Amino acid sequence: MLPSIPFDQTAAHKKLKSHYKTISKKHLRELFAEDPKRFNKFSIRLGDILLDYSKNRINGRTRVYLSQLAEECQLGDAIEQMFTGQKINATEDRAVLHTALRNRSNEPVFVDGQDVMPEINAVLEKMKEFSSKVRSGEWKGYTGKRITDIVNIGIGGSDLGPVMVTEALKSYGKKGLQVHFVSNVDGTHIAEALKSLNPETTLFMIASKTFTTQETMANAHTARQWLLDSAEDPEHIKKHFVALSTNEEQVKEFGIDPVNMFVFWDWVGGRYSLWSAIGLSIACYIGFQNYEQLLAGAHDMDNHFRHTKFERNMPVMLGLLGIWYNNFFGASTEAILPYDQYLHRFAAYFQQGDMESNGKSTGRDGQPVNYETGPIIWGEPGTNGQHAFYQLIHQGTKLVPCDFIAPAISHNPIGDHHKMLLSNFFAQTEALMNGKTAEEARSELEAAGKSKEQVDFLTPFKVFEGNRPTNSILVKKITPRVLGSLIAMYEHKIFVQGIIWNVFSFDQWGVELGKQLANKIYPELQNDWPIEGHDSSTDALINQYKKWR
Ligand SMILES: O=P(O)(O)OC[C@H]1O[C@@H](O)[C@@H](O)[C@@H](O)[C@@H]1O
Repeated sequence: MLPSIPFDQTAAHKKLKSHYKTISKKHLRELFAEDPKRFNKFSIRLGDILLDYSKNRINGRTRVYLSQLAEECQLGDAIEQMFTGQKINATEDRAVLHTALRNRSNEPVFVDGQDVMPEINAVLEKMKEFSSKVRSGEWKGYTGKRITDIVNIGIGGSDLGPVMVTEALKSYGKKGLQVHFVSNVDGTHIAEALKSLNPETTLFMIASKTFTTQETMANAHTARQWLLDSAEDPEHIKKHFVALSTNEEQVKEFGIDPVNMFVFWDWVGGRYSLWSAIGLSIACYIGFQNYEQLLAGAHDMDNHFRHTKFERNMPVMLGLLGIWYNNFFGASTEAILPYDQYLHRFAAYFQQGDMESNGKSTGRDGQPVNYETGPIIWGEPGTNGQHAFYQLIHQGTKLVPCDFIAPAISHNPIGDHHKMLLSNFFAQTEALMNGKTAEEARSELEAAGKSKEQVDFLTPFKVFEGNRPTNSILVKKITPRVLGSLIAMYEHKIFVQGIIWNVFSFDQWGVELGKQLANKIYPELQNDWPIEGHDSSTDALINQYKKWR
């Protein structure tokens, strides 16, 4: 059981609060001028990943207090509890073991006295065999043709991970094999996906931990009907449907042969499940060896997280910096800005990862927390974001701490594109830090030949305060291994913050309410009679819908 320590009552919190008064008056320019070794002090290298967090509004003392905060909140013990299979997801009475799924050391990990590694390895073996059959063409559709298209049907954690990773690793994708993702219950999603597909060569992966999620089941039934419209004989379903789930009973009931079921376990959280059977579409698309590299990269980060002291620990430092801005500077959002088009779903992925994990307001003691918890996560790839929302980051009234991510080597080295991309990556964090003073703005305008009146008028608009904090995450190349490490780094950052904010990061009760309410209204939409009984707004909206449809 995790301890419950209200973070705002710790001694470190008190120290940080008064330390904030000094630091918040300092400009990053001053901090850099004061300490020429700043980069060395505030950067961490792990294999092909370099985290530079020197452009943050901190000094050595800040880091000491932040580390004390982590100590006081017993982060070290909590990390051990997670890795060793304790039931830290207390509200669901479950262990949290996505780390075991990628435990390449194969050392035993026990849940309720039983080592989970043999069953993890058995499923991985099954995924290896299956993915190689699909990729080689040995797995055939009902007319004897090889599979050309995989459609993963799932939502939330059973969708976002595979989408993000297959996009991120597109250059490793197999030619002649496409992956598609259908998540929304909006019929448009599946209709558009099926438009270009041939039932003879399409394989559906029904990805659902519970196998009861309304959206996924609706899409799965539509897909089954679509197949049967051509294949006719339900016997053919087994060549075109596999299930990725924890719920064998429901899988059978749907009509999928248990032989075609890839299992996982209740100790795998939905948003942490791409390392489990939910990753089957990834394994088929990039090949099992590359999928194993993804797991290995995550395992590298797991080891780093578990065994490195806080001040040299990437996820710990990222988590603590997030807390510094969230709880002391009052920043309510964080942007993730990858300078890599392949990572275009990375921020969306961690929107779920972070917000579903730490978007909580009840402490682990059951009491409401009286401080801010999880931030709003958002972001888009650079340089596109620069021409969209960076204006606010540079000159708006809100503080938006940003993570900039970029690879040194591009998978598509065309002309000078990558140098241009990276010059933007470097320039942005520099500009956000330094800003532009009124004097600098004035002399620029004068140099451009503006009149004195124009210079006086324009100068205030051309001033950038700077002092905007950023992390730079420079990696050698986005390989499966590096990507695995990056994902695990953010997962653990979320863990660190959840521990310190004293919330349970691995349940998601907030998602349940919407499901319950939709299930109540759904039967009311089955006829054209006007309804009453909700509030006047909901009644009127439903009745207008019934008139128009
Ligand atoms: O994988 P299944 O069970 O279909 O759940 C899919 C998703 O459902 C949502 O309500 C959330 O709780 C997510 O965490 C989860 O990933």
